[in-house]
Amino acid sequence: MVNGTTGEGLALSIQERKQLAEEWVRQGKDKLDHVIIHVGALSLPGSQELARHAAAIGASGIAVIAPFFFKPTSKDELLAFLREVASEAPAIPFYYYHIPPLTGVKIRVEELLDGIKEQIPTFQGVKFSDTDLLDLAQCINKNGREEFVFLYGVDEQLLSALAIGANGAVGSTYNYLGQKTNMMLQAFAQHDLALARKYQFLTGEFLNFVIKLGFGVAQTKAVMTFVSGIPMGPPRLPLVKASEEFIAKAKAKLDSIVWPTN
Ligand SMILES: CC(=O)N[C@@H]([C@@H](O)[C@H](O)[C@H](O)CO)[C@@H](O)CC(=O)C(=O)O
Repeated sequence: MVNGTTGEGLALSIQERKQLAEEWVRQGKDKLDHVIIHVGALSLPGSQELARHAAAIGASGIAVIAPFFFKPTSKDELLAFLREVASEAPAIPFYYYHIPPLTGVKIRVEELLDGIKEQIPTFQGVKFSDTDLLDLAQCINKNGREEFVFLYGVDEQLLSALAIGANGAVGSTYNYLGQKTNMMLQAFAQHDLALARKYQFLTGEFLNFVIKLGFGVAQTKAVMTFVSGIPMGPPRLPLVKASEEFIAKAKAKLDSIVWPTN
């Protein structure tokens, strides 16, 4: 998922977003199963332009957040916006990116799903970045024929979402705890709930620690940098880069975690 929250998509110019999308599609060829481009923007024409571009460069799907300055106030208003974006990329799957902590748009997804396929024939699922597991459960319950996928985005609660029936995950910590999360997914698939919980609790322990220090996209980038060795660069204003103190404490905490050996 390119140009989402961790990638600071909303802080980039349209041209920068296009450049990044092109590069990911190029680099991901024959390596990645999916390259989904987030094309949400505050203006409908901006979002439509990015949707057309994503389709033209061969992205495997597009995702869109709710616009968050002039906000939709009802399911119908939100759906109308999403429909106008999706129709610009009619041959590739469309995902709604639900992230109310950042957009402030709290329209429940289970409501949005009613009749969505008629309005957006390419609708494929939801990237669900909210802690409201009742809403997620209702979505999954409604999706009896398993037409749609629900990709969960609150990493510290992924195991709970899996238990409810989420199909996968998109989140920031997978950039540096991806292997550990895969171990959790494997344990869950093998019905080893005790082991799956251990992984979830340890991810939670790290996040609980850094959240108390102040944790957002800037800090995520700093963690990604010290774990991978790949310099992620500073965030763009108004975000400011993580302090050296944060980096030292986060690194010490991550290094201190003893992961299960199975
Ligand atoms: C609000 C926020 O940033 N949420 C993150 C989570 O991965 C979050 O960082 C994590 O659960 C820690 O709270 C993701 O949902 C964002 C994400 O997947 C993205 O980069 O698009």
